[in-house]
Amino acid sequence: MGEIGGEGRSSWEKEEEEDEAQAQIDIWKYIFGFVEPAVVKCAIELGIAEAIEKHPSPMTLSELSSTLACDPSLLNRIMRFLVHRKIFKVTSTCHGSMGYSQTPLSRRLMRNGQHSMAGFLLLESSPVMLAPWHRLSARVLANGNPSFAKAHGEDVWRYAEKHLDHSNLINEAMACDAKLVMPTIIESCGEAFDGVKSLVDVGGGNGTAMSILAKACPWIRCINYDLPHVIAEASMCDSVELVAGDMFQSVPKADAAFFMWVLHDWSDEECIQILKKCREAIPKENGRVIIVEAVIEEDKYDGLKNVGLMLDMVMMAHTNFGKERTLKEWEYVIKTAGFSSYTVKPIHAVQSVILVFY
Ligand SMILES: C[S@@+](CC[C@H](N)C(=O)[O-])C[C@H]1O[C@@H](n2cnc3c(N)ncnc32)[C@H](O)[C@@H]1O
Repeated sequence: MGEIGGEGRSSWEKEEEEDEAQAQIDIWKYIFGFVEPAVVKCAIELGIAEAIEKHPSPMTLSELSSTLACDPSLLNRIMRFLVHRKIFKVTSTCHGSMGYSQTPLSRRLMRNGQHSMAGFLLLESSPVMLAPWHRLSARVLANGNPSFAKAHGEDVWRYAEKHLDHSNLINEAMACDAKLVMPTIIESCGEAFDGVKSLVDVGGGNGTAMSILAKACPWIRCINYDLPHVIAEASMCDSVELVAGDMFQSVPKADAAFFMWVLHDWSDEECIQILKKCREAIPKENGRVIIVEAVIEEDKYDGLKNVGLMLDMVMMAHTNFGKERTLKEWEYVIKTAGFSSYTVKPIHAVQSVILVFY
């Protein structure tokens, strides 16, 4: 029994009361948690951030509603919500009236901005990607009946092969992240590319990561390797070779193999199979594999690391047996695939860089 408080209540009772009061607030976050991404999706589709970016001064409601051809009273409510969430801000215009202006967060909602994450949000909020979430509990109960396949009849990669619009949505989403992460890797983990004359990006999507690397390190021969339907849609870039194939069958030969957001899509056994194919593709002398993935650190879930835990749930919903891994789990797949050693470097991103040596 805790100490009796001033008003005759024990400290334990006070704590209980505070927890109750907090729970009364917190539960609404879960009931209406979907509202934030839904309204942000609406803002992306309307092109609100682009309109405000183009405008020479803070944009009034009437300027914004006439530019977007929107109902001003509905738009006003949308903007009130987004301003309250600090996604846009309200500042005074040169005429003394109030207008909307951009923030670093709203610039991420522009489809083509330097830090755009619009494509990622549009993918995750698409009906195709939302459907498996309704089957998550069934998946956990059935232990292994994948939610995506339950919702769509086949796994996400086979589905993408048959639905090119969805495949492009995936590629554009991944390209958003690649544009942000590649410069960070090149800047803060340059040693990964030391002595590398050729590098193959396995599951490289539309080739965004390799075009950034090729520009920064023109002496590296960059190969973008993915399934045929992805390579057929990949952007042509003189400095990047495009190769179509299946990483479970073979990996093109290069000094280094690069994986970003690929191995987390697969089970340990599948990762080991893929990594063994890589080991056949790289030289014994100085050959390496660069893995750019989240490393789940038990007890450290703040900031960007918290995203790793969310991604682990996303893997459960969207892949067959993919998952985010702890260091111990990474060590298991790396060592079982036959590699001798590895280092892990955290970078300012959700991912860390795991450098694996032959
Ligand atoms: C999550 S995306 C990552 C894309 C890219 N690495 C990035 O980070 O931007 C996974 C990629 O793996 C590719 N993939 C899936 N199965 C594959 C296979 N059997 N062989 C080669 N690539 C595959 C998908 O087409 C997709 O482009």
